[in-house]
Amino acid sequence: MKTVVIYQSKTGYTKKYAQWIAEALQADLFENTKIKDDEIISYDAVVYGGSLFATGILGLKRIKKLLPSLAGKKIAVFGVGLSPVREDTINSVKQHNLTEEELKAIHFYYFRGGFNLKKLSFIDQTMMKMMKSSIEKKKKAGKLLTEDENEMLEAFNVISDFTDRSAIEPLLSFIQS
Ligand SMILES: Cc1cc2nc3c(=O)[nH]c(=O)nc-3n(C[C@H](O)[C@H](O)[C@H](O)COP(=O)(O)O)c2cc1C
Repeated sequence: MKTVVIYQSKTGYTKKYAQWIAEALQADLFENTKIKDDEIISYDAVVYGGSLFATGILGLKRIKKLLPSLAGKKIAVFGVGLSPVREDTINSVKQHNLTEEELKAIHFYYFRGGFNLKKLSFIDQTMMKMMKSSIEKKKKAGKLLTEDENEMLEAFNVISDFTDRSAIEPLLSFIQS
């Protein structure tokens, strides 16, 4: 089966998963901007991976637009975020990014990436710093922080890497089935 793996990544975590998947499936690998729509449509199976920014999966819109042209093909989408792998996290990412109708055509997976502030663009670094200071203000005001807010404060100054090659197995099984 002719398979393509396409990814969009800001700091390398999603790229790493995409490389592992492409290697395991002996698939072609492209960064999202480096492949044209008609090339994508020519494959039998399409795997798309994008990192999570404010719960949205980077670049996913493009694959969603191509769904009518990909009818009948195997399509897997994976999102990569800093949040730990938990059923409620996966469900909320899924619901935020894909409709029930789209989920009939797309198999969705979530993999844990990591965080590296220094590798982010200036704009993203600024956004993160603003988010951090607003959480700190809330903390100083004596308000209770959510689990996500506490995790964010802890993650901020540390380069973390939770990537796990074994996490891709269910996606591989789906494409190979
Ligand atoms: C501005 C910003 C927003 C983010 N939003 C989320 C999010 O909503 N959920 C999540 O799990 N991770 C979030 N993250 C963390 C990234 O998804 C995580 O660092 C991911 O591993 C990046 O992958 P990449 O290197 O492939 O871009 C966010 C990071 C930044 C900088």
